[in-house]
Amino acid sequence: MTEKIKVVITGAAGKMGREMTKGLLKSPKTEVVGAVDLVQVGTDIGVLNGFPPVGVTISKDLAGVLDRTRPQVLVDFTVASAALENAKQAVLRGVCPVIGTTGLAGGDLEELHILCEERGIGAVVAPNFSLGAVLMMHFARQAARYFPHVEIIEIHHEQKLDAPSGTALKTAELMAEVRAELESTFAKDTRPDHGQGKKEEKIKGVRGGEYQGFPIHSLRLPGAIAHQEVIFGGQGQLLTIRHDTTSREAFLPGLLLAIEKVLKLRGVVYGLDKLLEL
Ligand SMILES: NC(=O)C1=CN([C@@H]2O[C@H](COP(=O)(O)OP(=O)(O)OC[C@H]3O[C@@H](n4cnc5c(N)ncnc54)[C@H](OP(=O)(O)O)[C@@H]3O)[C@@H](O)[C@H]2O)C=CC1
Ligand SMILES: O=C(O)C1=N[C@H](C(=O)O)C[C@H](O)C1
Repeated sequence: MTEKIKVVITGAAGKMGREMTKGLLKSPKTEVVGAVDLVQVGTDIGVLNGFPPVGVTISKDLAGVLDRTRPQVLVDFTVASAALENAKQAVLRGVCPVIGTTGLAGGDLEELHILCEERGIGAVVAPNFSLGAVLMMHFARQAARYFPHVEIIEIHHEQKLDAPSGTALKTAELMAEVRAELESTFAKDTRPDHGQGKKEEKIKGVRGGEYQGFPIHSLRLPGAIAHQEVIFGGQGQLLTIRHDTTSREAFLPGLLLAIEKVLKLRGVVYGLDKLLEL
């Protein structure tokens, strides 16, 4: 029998941390050896997730937990301001980070990549671990080759701290990859006019924010979990590619895949799409 992969999870008491801990505790492939958060300190992660006690309690001290438990992987679902520092603590100890936290700066990924290469280990940074969302982004990238006019609408629960979502940013980045091709395929006057010329934005921001040339609209509503539409417009037609996360369980298979694959990587891989054969 193959050995279980030893995992420490940061943000273990949060919405994602709890759901993913539950999945990691049940999985035959992983052993949760440590859990870190700023809240629920001292609580057993089994009890926190409706299981009998598992003997792992939440600690505030990531460095101490890493030194004591010597995991192979650090899973991070915290906040953008903490994720890079957490990952650095891991890499310096030869532990591979798998980061689900969104809102990291581009420079953060660069810094982490260099550090990982220096240490000869891998890291995965994935703004969305659900297969459906990865496919939605992949299909949007394909459609962007044919439709120059496109806008992104993302809808999340009202507690989400960052806007736009990491998924929306990644979608825009993927579509921007094919943009160079669009330049030559479509005449300039068929491209969207985001409030230039005679068009006037009567309410500031009403046309959304723009990233890499693509408008993004962020909605935050109770009742939502994570949803995104990528809407393409062409002559006489609209194409909508939509993904709905109805439960955070959707993120577990992708997270497990990243935990397995990260052990064989060198440097940072950004996006679950890079670990799948799409
Ligand atoms: N990649 C993916 O597939 C997904 C990514 N996400 C991302 O995951 C992140 C977390 O989301 P969610 O679970 O909803 O957020 P929550 O606010 O529910 O959970 C985050 C937890 O991390 C804790 N925390 C903050 N700073 C630290 C730190 N330095 N060390 C340890 N714990 C810390 C928070 O404590 P406190 O409340 O005291 O700040 C909180 O308990 C977000 O960036 C979100 O966008 C979410 C879903 C899927
Ligand atoms: O905060 C969330 O909930 C989510 N965050 C990720 C993002 O920012 O894209 C992934 C998913 O959309 C849920």
